[in-house]
Amino acid sequence: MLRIKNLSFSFNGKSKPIFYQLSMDVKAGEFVSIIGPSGAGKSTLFKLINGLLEPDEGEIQIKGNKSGSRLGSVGYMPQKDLLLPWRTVLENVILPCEILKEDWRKKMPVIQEWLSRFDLSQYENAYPDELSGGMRQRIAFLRTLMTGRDLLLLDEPFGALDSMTKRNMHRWLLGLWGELKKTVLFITHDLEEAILLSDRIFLIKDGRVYERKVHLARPRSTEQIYHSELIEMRKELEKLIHHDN
Ligand SMILES: Nc1ncnc2c1ncn2[C@@H]1O[C@H](COP(=O)(O)OP(=O)(O)OP(=O)(O)O)[C@@H](O)[C@H]1O
Repeated sequence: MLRIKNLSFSFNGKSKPIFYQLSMDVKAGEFVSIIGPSGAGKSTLFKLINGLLEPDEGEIQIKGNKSGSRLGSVGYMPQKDLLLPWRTVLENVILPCEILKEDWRKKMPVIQEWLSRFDLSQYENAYPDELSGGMRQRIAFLRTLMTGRDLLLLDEPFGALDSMTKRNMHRWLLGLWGELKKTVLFITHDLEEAILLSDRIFLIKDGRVYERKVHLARPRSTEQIYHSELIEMRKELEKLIHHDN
């Protein structure tokens, strides 16, 4: 789904490189979390993948496509939900269809079904300001899904939520994950969340990438946060992040 080969990038092409010859592969259907210290370059990596930034050197391929613009080829959910406050929930959700000039009315049965799976049916005509943080994140996520793209880049989607709402979102996302059949790259600072949701974890630190596979069984449940494998892995990742390697 995604291949990054020898990627080098610095802002303005002259400051200290954020990435130097970084390589990574993501398979179709994988859930991969990106972790790392603040300022390590996680959001910058997303902007390189989605085509908002271009690498100084190296290659980024989405579905084997080496050439041409990557803009619009992935579903991107930035750190802030960026819902349009003057549009209702439904009007926000159909925004990608409008941009892609698709007839969203024809898709309405599918959209209704997704609204229901995202527990948003009752709020179709509400405005974002009337909703809770968890609901707003689900709308932003559904809007990203409505792009119809196979690769979704989610930049800290649950970062601003309190721990209880976050746990509910994990439960909901784990339940939905089997049906989505999408490839997800997920930035987070929460190591427990990264391990619970992911197949693999990439730690970005000092321009390098360290990869760890998560061996928790699927389907997953939020109860697995108490499993010894998760606790051990969390300790290992904490060491990797905080100590010189
Ligand atoms: N537009 C820009 N121009 C110059 N430098 C930038 C720009 N955007 C980000 N940076 C710098 O690039 C580095 C990486 O930033 P980035 O936002 O990718 O980090 P991050 O790992 O996502 O951080 P956080 O976890 O705090 O969100 C930082 O040092 C940041 O100051």
